[in-house]
Amino acid sequence: MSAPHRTPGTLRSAEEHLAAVLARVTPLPAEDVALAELAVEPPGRTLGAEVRAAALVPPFDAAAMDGYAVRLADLPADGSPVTLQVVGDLRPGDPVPAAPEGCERDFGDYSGENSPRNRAHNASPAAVRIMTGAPVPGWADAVVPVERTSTGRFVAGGPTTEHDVTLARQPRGHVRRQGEDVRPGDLLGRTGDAVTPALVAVAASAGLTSLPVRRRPRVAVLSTGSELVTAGGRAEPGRIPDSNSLLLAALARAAGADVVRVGAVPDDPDALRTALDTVVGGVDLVVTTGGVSAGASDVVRAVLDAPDARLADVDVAAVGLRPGRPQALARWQGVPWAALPGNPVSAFVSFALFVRPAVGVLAGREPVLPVRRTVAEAWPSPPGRTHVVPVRTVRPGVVERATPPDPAPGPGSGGHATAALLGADGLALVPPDVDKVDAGDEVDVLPLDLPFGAGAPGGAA
Ligand SMILES: Nc1nc2c(c(=O)[nH]1)N[C@H]1C(S)=C(S)[C@@H](COP(=O)(O)OP(=O)(O)OC[C@H]3O[C@@H](n4cnc5c(N)ncnc54)[C@H](O)[C@@H]3O)O[C@H]1N2
Ligand code: MOO
Repeated sequence: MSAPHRTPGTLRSAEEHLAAVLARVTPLPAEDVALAELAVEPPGRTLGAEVRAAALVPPFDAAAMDGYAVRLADLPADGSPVTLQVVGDLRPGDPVPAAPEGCERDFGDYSGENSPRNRAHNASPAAVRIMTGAPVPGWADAVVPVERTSTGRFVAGGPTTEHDVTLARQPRGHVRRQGEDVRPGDLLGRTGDAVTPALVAVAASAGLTSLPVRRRPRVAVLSTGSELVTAGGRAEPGRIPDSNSLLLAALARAAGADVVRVGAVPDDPDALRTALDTVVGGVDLVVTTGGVSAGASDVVRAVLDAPDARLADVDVAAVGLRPGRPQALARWQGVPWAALPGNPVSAFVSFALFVRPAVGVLAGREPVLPVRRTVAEAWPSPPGRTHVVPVRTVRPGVVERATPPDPAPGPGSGGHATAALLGADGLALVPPDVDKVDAGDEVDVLPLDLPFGAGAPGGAA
């Protein structure tokens, strides 16, 4: 990388602006949500409190193999075969066999000619057919897999024909012991941990019906600009489809938020104020695009610059980013408001760098951190601001500048050139003092394909 030693002027660094954004948000409170609901809702929740098991897993001693439950004392220690009478049949879902009264060997509680109750008293060696997951009777201490016995195999759905079985002692007992996996009070998750499919399932096994999870962040997305028409609507000459509100809504959704998309508000300060009044009631964060730079019709600036009792904590910044320089922060009726630039790539970059982490804080998650990647082919980098370059992975650990699926007719690099985003899986962050990135250089890349960072073990409370 070559560095021309230029000073970036009075621009705020991206790190400082991120800190300013994050200073405005705190993790949302926890709520109890049913496991069945968590299993089918979009990912991204974190625990708002620690979670401990309520029950034993497995809840009872269970067969780990289809075979015969036996008492080891009945099998010769030298491994020679023995023939046992088959006195019962246990399937998954059968009740745990109760110990018959006055009998120290519990053969289970089933009926029939060879009822174990009847056989219990003559104490002759016996075996019970048992299927994987069925409760092991208290008298038995091992399961011999069917393929290691004279039976060879069971016929699914077939009758229980065998009256006796010849088998020998095996090196493993094939019994899943009650509580060997999880015991009541065992820690399953800490505050801040991600709600994963495994956590939902283990919690269910361990007797829980819900988890204390942080509320999903609710994000309102508004675009501004009198040139905008609803996507798919008729675009008169000079007007363009509102793509940013779709972009930001989809990005917020992918970041784990519930989204209220307002679409385009014209360049009229009162219309913007009214739109803000309408959305702030039910949301944790407002994100707008456009109207934040220095133009005569820049409506966000007009609203931010005028005194208003609903407005607080206004922070207008020129950030040392290309694209993504004009940014503003405020509160509208107390709700944090991130005002992003209108150029579509600028909006995309601003979301990835500033809004996604804010959604993460609201949700109680750790941020997605940049990773070091090697550059496959050189690209020029205008110095002075951190150059944010859409890149794609060409092989593990190596990236190249993302290009549109069809070759771009123009230079295609500014905040307005969106097609290169189509193939990007990361944003390279090239420092402001670099004017050329060479093949083999290492750059920081913010991953886009991970929608959010994992919950931190023991993370944000
Ligand atoms: N004199 C200056 N002019 C500009 C500056 C500056 O510092 N001084 N900054 C430039 C930079 S950098 C950017 S980025 C843009 C951002 O300006 P705004 O946030 O005010 O954005 P707009 O002017 O409203 O729009 C910019 C561009 O993006 C298109 N756009 C806007 N919203 C949407 C949307 N929802 N969907 C699709 N496209 C959208 C809009 O039509 C414009 O072409 O300002 C530079 N100017
Ligand atoms: O900062 Mo603008 O975001 O260069 O495109």
